[in-house]
Amino acid sequence: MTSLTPEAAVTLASAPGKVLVAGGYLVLERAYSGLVVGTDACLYAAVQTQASDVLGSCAGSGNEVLISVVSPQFLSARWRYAYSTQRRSLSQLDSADGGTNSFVQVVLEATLDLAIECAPKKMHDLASSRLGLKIVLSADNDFYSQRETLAKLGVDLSSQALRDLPRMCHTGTTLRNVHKTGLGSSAAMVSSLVAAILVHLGIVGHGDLQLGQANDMDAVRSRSLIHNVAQYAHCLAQGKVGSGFDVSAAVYGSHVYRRFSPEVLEGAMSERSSLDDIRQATSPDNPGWNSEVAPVAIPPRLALRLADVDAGSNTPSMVKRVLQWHSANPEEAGMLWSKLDAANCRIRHTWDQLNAAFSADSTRYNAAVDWCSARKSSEWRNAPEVLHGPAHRLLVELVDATSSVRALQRQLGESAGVPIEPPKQTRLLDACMDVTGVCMAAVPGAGGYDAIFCMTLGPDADRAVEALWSAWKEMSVGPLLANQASSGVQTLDPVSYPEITSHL
Ligand SMILES: Nc1ncnc2c1ncn2[C@@H]1O[C@H](COP(=O)(O)OP(=O)(O)O)[C@@H](O)[C@H]1O
Ligand SMILES: C[C@@](O)(CCOP(=O)(O)OP(=O)(O)O)CC(=O)O
Repeated sequence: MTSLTPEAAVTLASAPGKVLVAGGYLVLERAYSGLVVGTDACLYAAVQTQASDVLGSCAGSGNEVLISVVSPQFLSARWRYAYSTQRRSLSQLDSADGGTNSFVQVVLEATLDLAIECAPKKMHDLASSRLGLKIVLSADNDFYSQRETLAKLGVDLSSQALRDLPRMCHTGTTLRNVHKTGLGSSAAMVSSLVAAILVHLGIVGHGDLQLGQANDMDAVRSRSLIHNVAQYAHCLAQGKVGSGFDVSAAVYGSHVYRRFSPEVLEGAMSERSSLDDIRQATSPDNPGWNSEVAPVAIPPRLALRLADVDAGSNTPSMVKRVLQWHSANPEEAGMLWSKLDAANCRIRHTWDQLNAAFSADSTRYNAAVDWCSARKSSEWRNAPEVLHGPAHRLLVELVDATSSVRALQRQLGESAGVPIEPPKQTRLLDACMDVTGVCMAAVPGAGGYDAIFCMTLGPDADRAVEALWSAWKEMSVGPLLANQASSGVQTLDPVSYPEITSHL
């Protein structure tokens, strides 16, 4: 047996959460795009090669690779698998609660099938040396509501209280019962796990996922392989091909997303699909992957602020009802889709133009932001003439565009009988827009009672928005700590993450 030192190399990868700022429902169709912002709240996957007898009682036969996965923030979250290098198949050995984790399982199947094709020697060497993989999954606290944790500590929900919590703290519950905040835990988990395994097994170069490698040809190919495998695994675990914007955000970070044609995965997702079908479908050379990722950046001095609302909505059933209404009323829906798309594009173009205005004249840009940040958006039109210029005009335009998107989302909700921006959320969002220095407030993604986002013009506005949320009586509105972040999946130095590696 090959002996391993405790320092045996650890591969750590992270993938961000997402906020679909504009484009909910429309992004399901390739004709329309969605504006998706990645967060600095991430899901992490750490992988280490360990001796099979350390991974569990069953020492593994000479043609099996054992894999033990834990998610230490949850009760009973441990699953063990064996990958047979002979049969090229994965089976679950046991789990802490007798259940399964379909997202983890399909990622292991997809990545190890790829490994046995691309790195057969590595896989056979692991099996014959009785070595396996230990995997730890972990999430930043923002992915899960911390209400109950803070209540148990007798502390009010505030951003300071959230900052005082340990990083990646225990949720005190099971994966099934945890309250999610809507950042897209499964997409980020799947993407970080695909990346960590492919890097660990040498199929993707470690350096390809480090910051600053985005334009290197190998790095582009590696990211596209991770994207394709993650989309495939996520769709298989969900049992459907969705728009894929959440996986795309987890892999590429913030961007304007246009979906892939679902046919690219058809051959790989049927019961009869062979390993070869899956390998071809997920290959970076498969021209069927026609999703588009166009760069977008939140303009300087604008910050995304997120809150989760303790009410909750069932996104899949909302999507189903909206799509039913769409097919029953094609003409009306088509018109509404065009109007919504135009309003969504206005937001994206205003961001682009604000970035350009900053590059062209940062002094005037800063003067406009300074002035607006000290006033409510309803007063921005009355700015003194010296401030008139592109940045000031664009900030006013952003407020108008947001208002148009919201009006159309309400219209869609009323027409389809789905609470996309229900009256309770309208009252909250109107109050947010009435806070000094707030330039956007809306429901992200599919909408409903789950969450809201705001865009603010500085720390005073951040504090004022949070004060509004904590005083809000109609619903419980809790801040999240996440900021916007542009990077997608990346490899990290495990030394900086002892709260993850201590579970290896
Ligand atoms: N930290 C984690 N550890 C292990 N599995 C996770 C983790 N986060 C998400 N998952 C997987 O993703 C599933 C949740 O997916 P889903 O209900 O679609 O939520 P979301 O909308 O956040 O993606 C979990 O049941 C589990 O299989
Ligand atoms: C309706 C949608 O276009 C967007 C839903 O976005 P959310 O961000 O609301 O998604 P969940 O994380 O599943 O709650 C459906 C889709 O594009 O998949």
